[in-house]
Formats: sequence, structure tokens, C-alpha cells
Amino acid sequence: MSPAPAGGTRARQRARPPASRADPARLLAWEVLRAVDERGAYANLLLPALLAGRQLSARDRGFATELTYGTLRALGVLDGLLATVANRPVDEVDPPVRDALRLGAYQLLRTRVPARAAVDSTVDLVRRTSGERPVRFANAVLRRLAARLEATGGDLAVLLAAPGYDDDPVGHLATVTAHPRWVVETFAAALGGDLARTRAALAADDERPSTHLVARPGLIDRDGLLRAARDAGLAAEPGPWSPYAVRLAGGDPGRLPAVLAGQAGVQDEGSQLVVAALSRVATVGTDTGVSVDLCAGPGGKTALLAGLLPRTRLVAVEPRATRALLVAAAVARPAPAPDPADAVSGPAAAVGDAAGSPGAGAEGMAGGPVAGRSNVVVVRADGRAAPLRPGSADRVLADVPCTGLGALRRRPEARWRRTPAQVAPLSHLQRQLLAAAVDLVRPGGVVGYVTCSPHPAETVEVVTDVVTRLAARGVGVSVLDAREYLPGVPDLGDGPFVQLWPHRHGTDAMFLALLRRS
Ligand SMILES: C[S@@+](CC[C@H](N)C(=O)[O-])C[C@H]1O[C@@H](n2cnc3c(N)ncnc32)[C@H](O)[C@@H]1O
Repeated sequence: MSPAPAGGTRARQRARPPASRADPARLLAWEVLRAVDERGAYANLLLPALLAGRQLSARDRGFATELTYGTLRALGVLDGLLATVANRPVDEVDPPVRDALRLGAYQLLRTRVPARAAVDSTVDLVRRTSGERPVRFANAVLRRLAARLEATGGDLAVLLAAPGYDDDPVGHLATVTAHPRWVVETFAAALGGDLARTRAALAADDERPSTHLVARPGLIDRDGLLRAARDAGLAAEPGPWSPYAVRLAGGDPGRLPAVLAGQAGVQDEGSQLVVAALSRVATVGTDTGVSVDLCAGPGGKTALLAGLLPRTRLVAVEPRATRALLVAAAVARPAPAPDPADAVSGPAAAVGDAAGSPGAGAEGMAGGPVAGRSNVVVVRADGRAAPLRPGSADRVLADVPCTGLGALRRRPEARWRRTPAQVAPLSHLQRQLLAAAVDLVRPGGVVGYVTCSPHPAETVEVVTDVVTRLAARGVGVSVLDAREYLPGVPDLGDGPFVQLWPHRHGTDAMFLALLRRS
């Protein structure tokens, strides 16, 4: 029988480990890491749920959050570092022990926790979660790592033997910024090969994003939301670009009455900008009074667009039942009230129903309308076959499913989960959805094509390809200069498209193309 490795699989079969001093913040972070690793959980959903169920001090909550997100973002670097001191490939270490070591390595590398405390607390965590057997191994690994970090001043390029920047800039950046190589290549391609900007974009993925709120037009204005946030003790500032945005330095926006009442919501400022831009484009010719949100779930953009186009009947299309219900929840909210404080009990906005509106019929809608408060009707359907007549909409928003490479700072584990193989199928679906959007819009109407990814295969290439193919079929589409619809927002790229970036705008890396059907 071969000896079980320290931290090997047998450790899990041991009797229940003795209680130890593992502190609650580290334990909670470890639990999230395990769930992400074992069952593909989403940290940004699981962590708040676990935090809500525990009695932790504000300091411990902050620490648990930093440990969880920071460790998940830096996973590639942490595993690389651990491999240099573990004398074995990291993926051969028992997963529960490996996750504890990752947390310890993160504390050594990126926090001000003293090295000794980082090592000792990780050893306690290992003891508590895996028993005594792997404790010596964990202790030795982290002590070696602490010594190496001290000896090199934490220089990752040295520690991880990164390729020299001059020899292999992409490899170098991938190593020192903890991104897979293909993501570095993607960002570089989207930034025209500018490697200094690529480095800045990659670095921005590691910064803790502020929380952005949207003041939903007609329900609350931005100043009212700002006041409400400050009154609730939150550090709030107006967003620099969107007239509806408030940025929070921290704190829980979920307890704000305006958010609970649906007058405001959590929404990245970049998402607000692309919706605002679409609403600002004047249509040419006679409006039908119908607009479409073709990929609506979970409904953040639907809610904003409905507020910006109050006289439009907005058909929100979403194929997944759970997400369609989220759209319904996002729009089934109180109506405008003169004083935000009264809005919770204010009158409901006009009930929307696609039936009878030009081009939109309730009959044939897969699943039927599932919500209709205000000017929105939610329809469960595939956007490629939405139950709407061609040419029936004034505006169509196609916020297509994408790799989400533009929101890596908000989804810490995503950079390691996404693969280049996912791009082509998405790109195919995106082409189909954009073509469907153009089909739905009337001549003189406008399509907004949006991704939360800067990948050229999901952005410029999709738009260029679809416009070319449609032209070959005699469908005229002109590409508008989307930058003109975001006045005051600097550095939007060379046009005619808009590409936002975390490092330039503090937003997710949203892409926007505006197309007018002729
Ligand atoms: C990027 S998300 C949209 C986010 C949304 N606009 C918001 O701001 O809350 C893309 C959505 O498209 C939906 N989707 C996936 N396949 C689709 C299809 N064939 N037709 C329409 N929507 C689809 C997904 O379920 C997902 O909810």
C-alpha cells in the first residue's frame, strides 16, 4: 500500500477533526472556495448568502469578502507559488487542504496580515477542516512560501520564473497579473495591441469594484438616491458618467428603502450607459410605440429602459423561466411618486400588455406574458424566434449572452472557469440574436447590440459580419457612431463602437454598437 500523501485523500476519511482556533472569517472564505471548487458555485451569490446567515463583526465580514474574492482572482498565481514550495503538483494536494493553502498564500502575498499569523491561522484552518494529518505539510509549505516572499520582496516575475517581458510580453503579463494567457491575448486584441493599456486593464480586474446603484427614472432621481444612501450611513458619490448612477464605497445597498422598493437597483454604471445611449437615439419615421429587450434576464436593463422610454410598450424577451421571473420582479415595482418617500405606496404605472399593440400580439407567445406592470410585458421565448412581427419595433436592445470577460472583477472565479472553446458557440448565437434584432426593428428604428465582453469575436466581428451578410440579402443597416450618444464620457475608442473599460471608466467592459435599419 502506498503511503497517503500529506494532505492526501485519506485525510478526509479521518474522524471528525478536533475543534481549533480557526477564525470565522477564514472558515467562511474556505467554505466558499470549497463550494466553487466542488460544485461550481458562484462566489458572488454564495458569499452574501453565507454572510447573511452568520453573526460576524463588520471587520470579519470585510475580511472574509476580501479573502474570498482576492483568493479566487489570484488562483493561478497562488497555485503557481504553492507549486514552487510544495514539492508536488498542487492539483495532487487534497482539495480541502489546497483551498486552505490558497487562502494562506493569498494572505502572505496580498494582505497586511503578518506572515506568522497567516501561517498559524491557516494551519489552524487545516486542522479544523481536515484533521491533524496534513498539518505538518501545510505548515512547512507556508513557512517556505513566507521565506521566499520575504527573500524576493514578493516579486512575482522572479518567484514564478515569468517569461521576460521583452521575450514574451503576453506570457509575462499572464503570470504577473494572474490571468490565463488567452484572456491576456483577448484584452490586447481589443486594445489594439497596446500592451501598457492591456496591463492596466488586467490590473483593474484585481481591484475591488465599488457597488453602483441606478436611480430608476420616474421613480427616484439621482440626488434623492444619493441623499437616501448617505442618510443610511453609506459612503455614496454620484457616478461620474451616468446621470442615474450612485457609487457606494461599501456597505450593504440591500437595506436601502429605495432599493427594497424598486425605485433603485444595483447596476453597473456601464450597463446604465449603454441603455441610456440606445434611448437617446432619435428614431426616423413614425413610431410603432413598441420596443423590445431581446435578452432581458434578469431585467436590470429592462427596468432602466422602461423608465427612459415611458411612452413605449417594452416587450422583454427571455427564454429561461427563472430569469423571466426575475425580469418580472425587476419591473413589477411601485410607480412614480412626487416624493421618493411616498413612492412605495404610489399608484401603479400603466399596465403593459403586448396584445393589440402594433406588431406585438399576446397570442403565440411561448409561455405568455408573465408580468405586465408598468409599460413592460415579459415574454418567455427564444430571442431568435420571438413572437413579434418583423419590423414592428422602434428600438431593440440585444444584450446578448457572452463570455462575461468584461466583468471579471465582479466574478472572481470566472477567469479560470471560462475557456477559449466557449467563444465560438457564443459568437454564433450572438450573430443569430443580432440578426433577429435587426429583423424586428422597423426601417428608421435602432438596434443596440451590447456585450459584457471586450472579446473581438463577440463584439466588432459579430457586428461587422452580420451587417455584411444582411447587406448581401438587401437589408440595409447603417452603423451609427455610438460615441455621440454618450457625450461627456471620454476615451470610448476609435468608434463607431463604444468600448468601456474598468481601468478607464470604472465600469465593466461593456461594448455597444448602435445600428439603424434603413
Ligand atoms: C447578458 S444577459 C442579459 C442581461 C440583462 N439584459 C440585464 O441587464 O439584466 C443575457 C441573457 O440572455 C438570455 N438568453 C440566452 N439565450 C437566449 C436566446 N436564445 N434568446 C434570448 N435570450 C437568451 C440569458 O438567459 C440571459 O438572461
